[in-house]
Amino acid sequence: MTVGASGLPAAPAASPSPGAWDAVAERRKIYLETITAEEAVARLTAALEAAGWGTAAEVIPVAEALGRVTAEGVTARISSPHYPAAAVDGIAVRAADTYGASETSPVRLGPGQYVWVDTGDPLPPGRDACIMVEDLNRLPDGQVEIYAAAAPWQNVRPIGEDVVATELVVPAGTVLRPQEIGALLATGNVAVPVRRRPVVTFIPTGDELVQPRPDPGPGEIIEFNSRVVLSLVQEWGGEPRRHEIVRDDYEALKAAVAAAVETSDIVVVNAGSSAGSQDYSVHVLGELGQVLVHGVAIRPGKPFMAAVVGGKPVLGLPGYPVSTWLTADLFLKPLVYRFLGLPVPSRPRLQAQLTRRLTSPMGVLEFVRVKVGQVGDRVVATPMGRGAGVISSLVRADGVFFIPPDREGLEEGAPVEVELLRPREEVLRSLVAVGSHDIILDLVESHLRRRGLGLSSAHAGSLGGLVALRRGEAHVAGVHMLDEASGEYNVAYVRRYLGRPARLVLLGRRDQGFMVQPGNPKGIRGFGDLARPDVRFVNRQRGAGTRILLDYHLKQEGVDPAQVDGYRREEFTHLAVAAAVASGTADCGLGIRAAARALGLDFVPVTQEEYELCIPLEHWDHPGVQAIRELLTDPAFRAEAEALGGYDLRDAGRVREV
Ligand SMILES: Nc1nc2c(c(=O)[nH]1)N[C@H]1C(S)=C(S)[C@@H](COP(=O)(O)OP(=O)(O)OC[C@H]3O[C@@H](n4cnc5c(N)ncnc54)[C@H](O)[C@@H]3O)O[C@H]1N2
Ligand code: MOO
Repeated sequence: MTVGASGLPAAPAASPSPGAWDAVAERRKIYLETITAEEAVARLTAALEAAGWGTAAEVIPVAEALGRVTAEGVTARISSPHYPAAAVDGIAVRAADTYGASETSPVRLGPGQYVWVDTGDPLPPGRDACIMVEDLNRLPDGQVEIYAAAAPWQNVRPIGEDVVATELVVPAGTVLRPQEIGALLATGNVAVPVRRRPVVTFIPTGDELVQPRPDPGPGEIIEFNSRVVLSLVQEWGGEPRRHEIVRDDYEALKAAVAAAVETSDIVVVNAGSSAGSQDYSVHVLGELGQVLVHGVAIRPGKPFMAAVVGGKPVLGLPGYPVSTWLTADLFLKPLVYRFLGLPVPSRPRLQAQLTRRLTSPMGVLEFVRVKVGQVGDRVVATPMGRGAGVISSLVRADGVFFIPPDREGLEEGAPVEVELLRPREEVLRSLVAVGSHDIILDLVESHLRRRGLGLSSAHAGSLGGLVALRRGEAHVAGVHMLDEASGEYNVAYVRRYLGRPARLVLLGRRDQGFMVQPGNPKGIRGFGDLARPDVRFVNRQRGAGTRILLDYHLKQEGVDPAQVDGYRREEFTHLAVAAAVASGTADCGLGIRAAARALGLDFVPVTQEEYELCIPLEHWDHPGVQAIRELLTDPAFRAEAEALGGYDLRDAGRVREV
């Protein structure tokens, strides 16, 4: 074992010797003490308070101050207006000269008695009222005739009508909006003291990371966490800076952190936080400063760390993208707001009922992403997958909530308070679709969005969709289930599983078949081929229409599912099956032509099936349902859908009563 400059064991090379792994194990002892999230924030806050961190101010032009936070109360330097001003276009007069004027006995004023004024002009000396031009009659001899007496100070803006000099215009700690900018400028303030924006430097680390590009090679990971976190920093009001990618090298990371601390108020190191042989972050932070937190009882995000280096906070965010996003939200956001002297704003919330039971380990704050929608008079939250690597889950989620550490999970139907990631109105208005996945539904979603309507869709297979409808958890379900007895699609299943009147709207007919590698190297022609020992299959989940189709044909051809290698490997969407074949981990899967085409696979057609939306009658009038029906008869939409490949929309929009 060599000893590095730091006095710590030198970092092991890419393939560490057993001795080097011992060193890793030794160093890992300080890893993951797992305190609560609150305790982590409290430790950091206390240390930063002791270090006198934060509260810096600067003076900037008011014209550039939108969104900034006042560091002090700002008073009026001058009154607004700062002279008595005409409030109208017309004439300025002495009110006393107009007394007695009426419709029946107008008063005439000579040129010496009145002065023409425009709105905003100073009130001429000796005058105390203004009369609007449309309320007087100009006579050819230069006199004016008026029909109503003017009250003193009528149509005059007195000094300080708006603000009097020395009055408070904007209190300290105010986020400057357009109206505050106006009030500051109106009262003679051209510059304003504001809280300095905290400079947040993000350091991405990892040998596998590459700059964003469309064609990363195997083993190359596109570096995007920096852009996620720095965009958040910008939204919160901080000043984002991105450090270039730092390789997995102890000294390089140490130099990067040391330099960033000099020029920043907050430093974020990303990845390298857990127990891998190249995870140096904690040792670097320990050498440069004091590590306060390494390990928090949250999921995901457990390896979070926090340190104080040179009196400044340095956070280590775990590398998986959802962990990065979550730990930034939980721990970086409060720091940015604290620096700005503002409370952390809370997200809009919505009470909802959980549609599924969730388990969670005791003692851990568990982060759950959900789809939310209003079905009838119930607001329902359907949990999504909990993977830490899937940034797209945060794109699709409508909201999030936490399972508290003292709960081992939540029962189906439990009330949860969802923090929304989209506007509440949008969430409540959207059409909730649960069921079989089809690429046309993705197309429908884009079109609905352009019309200001949302589609919240979860993939649960055709049967899952009908069950969700029955339980009042969705408005519509995409279904394509072949009834063995009648040879007809969907009707028998809807009757059997829904148990109430509904309509079936045809989205389209689509080709189902085998998705195979280009050139069909395994020569797959029929269901019998799936039983061959050299063919690796990838299946759909139970309840999926495609799975029903497979089982139907296997039975017809007398193939035992146990003979099919990969029968138990389940994916949830056509595209996921196609991706498995495209990546070479399977030779073949059953699915729609459009998915094969999307990933450049060959396709062996098996059948054409009817993909329909099942809509219980009580949801028929939902604006989303009506918008979809219109879309389906729109020739432009039909053409767009057919261009996906394998779709026939001739009868799209057909309605069947069930
Ligand atoms: N033996 C153990 N292994 C792991 C544990 C553990 O407790 N014991 N914890 C797991 C958990 S939980 C997490 S979270 C991760 C955290 O790991 P690191 O913070 O060390 O991050 P990496 O392993 O370097 O990266 C994880 C993943 O994220 C990708 N990544 C990293 N940086 C970026 C970036 N800037 N942009 C996009 N993607 C990024 C990286 O390539 C990896 O795929 O450790 C588990 N392992
Ligand atoms: O804790 Mo890790 O952050 O689950 O993915």
